Amino acid sequence: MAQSKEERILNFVLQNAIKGDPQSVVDTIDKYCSQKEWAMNVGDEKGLILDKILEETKPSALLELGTYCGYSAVRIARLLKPSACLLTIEFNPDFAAIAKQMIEFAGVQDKVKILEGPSETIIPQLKKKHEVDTLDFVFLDHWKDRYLPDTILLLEHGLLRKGSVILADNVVCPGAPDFIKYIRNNNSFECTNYPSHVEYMKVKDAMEKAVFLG
Ligand SMILES: O=C(NCCCCCn1ccnc1)c1cc(-c2ccc(F)cc2)cc(O)c1O
Ligand SMILES: [Mg+2]
Repeated sequence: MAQSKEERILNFVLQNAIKGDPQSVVDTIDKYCSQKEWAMNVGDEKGLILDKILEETKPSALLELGTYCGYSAVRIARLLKPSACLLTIEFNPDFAAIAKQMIEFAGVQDKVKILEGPSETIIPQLKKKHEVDTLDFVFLDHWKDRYLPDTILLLEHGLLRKGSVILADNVVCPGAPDFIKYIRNNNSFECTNYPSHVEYMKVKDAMEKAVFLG
């Protein structure tokens, strides 16, 4: 069978990054995807915005929607305290298998748990099945038309608390207009926009931070 792009990215990391060094895994994926094959990782430019918001928030309980190859899971986990835990939801089983290997190679598997399946099924299970109380940080990076319904699901299931941070990738390109309209008009959220570019491109993009006020 011909290799997928995601398998080529993983193999490039396995052959060129340093095992157990998450920064080298992040840098190696960025090198491959900027020089050889574009891929939808959050990337180095938006990644620095993500890093800064994580360092300000210091979260212990995190949720990511959209694992893909595990780039942002490794990027996030490399900054977490030892007791912190990132749950990351991936719909595509092939991507989930790649991400599992990427996360293990980076050595952050003790802080990351991949949950395979549709977010609308998994989010309602987080409290009872995955022992979540409330989430300190949520990274939205999955289907852009799921940002709004899944944010509403998080609220409905009592998964957000005063100060919970939601960070959404791609609010300009591909865009998440219904999410942006909702979150900026909801007085229970304090929103901040972070202009940037699509990963590895000159095309304009942005991230949106929404802090839940309770
Ligand atoms: O579609 C994206 N992500 C979702 C992938 C599927 C998620 C599956 N899933 C996981 C859990 N539940 C569902 C995405 C796209 C682009 C992009 C930008 C420009 C362009 F010309 C083409 C594409 C850039 C990103 O940064 C992205 O994140
Ligand atoms: Mg994205």
